[in-house]
Amino acid sequence: MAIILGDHQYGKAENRIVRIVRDAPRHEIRDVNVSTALRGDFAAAHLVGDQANVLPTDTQKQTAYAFAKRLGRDSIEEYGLALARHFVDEVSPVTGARIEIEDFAWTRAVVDGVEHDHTWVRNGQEVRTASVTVEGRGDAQRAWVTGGLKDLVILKSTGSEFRGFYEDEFTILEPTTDRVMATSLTARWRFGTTQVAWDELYAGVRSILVDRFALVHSLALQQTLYEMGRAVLEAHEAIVEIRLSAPNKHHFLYDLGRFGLTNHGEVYHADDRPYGLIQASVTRDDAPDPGPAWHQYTGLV
Ligand SMILES: O=c1[nH]c(=O)c2[nH]c(=O)[nH]c2[nH]1
Repeated sequence: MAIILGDHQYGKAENRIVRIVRDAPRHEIRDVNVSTALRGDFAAAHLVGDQANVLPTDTQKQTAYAFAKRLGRDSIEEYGLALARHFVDEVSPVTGARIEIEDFAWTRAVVDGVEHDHTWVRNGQEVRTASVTVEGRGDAQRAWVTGGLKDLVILKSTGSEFRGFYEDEFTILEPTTDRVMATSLTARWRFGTTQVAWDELYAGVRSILVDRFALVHSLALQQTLYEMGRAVLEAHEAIVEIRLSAPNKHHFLYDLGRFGLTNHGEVYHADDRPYGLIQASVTRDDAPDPGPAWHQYTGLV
């Protein structure tokens, strides 16, 4: 029997970078969380403690900050592509680089009815995410990009049913034709190309997800997820696959009968756990092989 080193990668996780664009009195802000991971010829570091090929994680962090100048004009996907390509093109032991990014949105503060030039309020809303993986050099270089969002908390107070389900001796759930449906959605989509209007597309996908959640009369969260995925793929050629993960944030009708009160779907207990966790991926049947697109580093995106 031999013991061998398996897959390995290393980098600097969660660089919290804030980029202010201050070329004019009206500033802009980008607030991101960037993780870098390098893959390549690093076995000696693990096997014999030889650091000759190891670009320090501190250097990866410094590079992420230096490249952050680009965030003045670039989307997070473009920034990630530039950073990943730098590591693969310029650092000889590196054969692949993975960049994972979270993008926190800020809204301009309104003071005396006017948007303020350099004060913002952090959106409590969802976080935009992206990942970039680059492998190989020159003509053989390939790139895989995913976009996404997480923590999109969304609720509808009607237009959702759950009935006709499989029952056995442990089933006590009552069927319902009118319930609250709520989730905190995570969605990640894989691009088939890097020629994309990244920011526009993000806004378009987000609005389709919200639109489908609101407008599809839901027979189950499973159906809603599929309809979301289908609509995104139908609307955006550049996306070849979308993965959706949705905790079912249960809202249980509270028993007010004990107090002689009626409860016509008016008062609920919002339970936080356990929760149903519904996950689905929707793809084009001719989607290219995902390669390392989903091989995560931090699990952040
Ligand atoms: O939309 C739902 N899907 C389920 O699979 C499920 N299971 C359950 O108990 N409630 C729900 N709701």
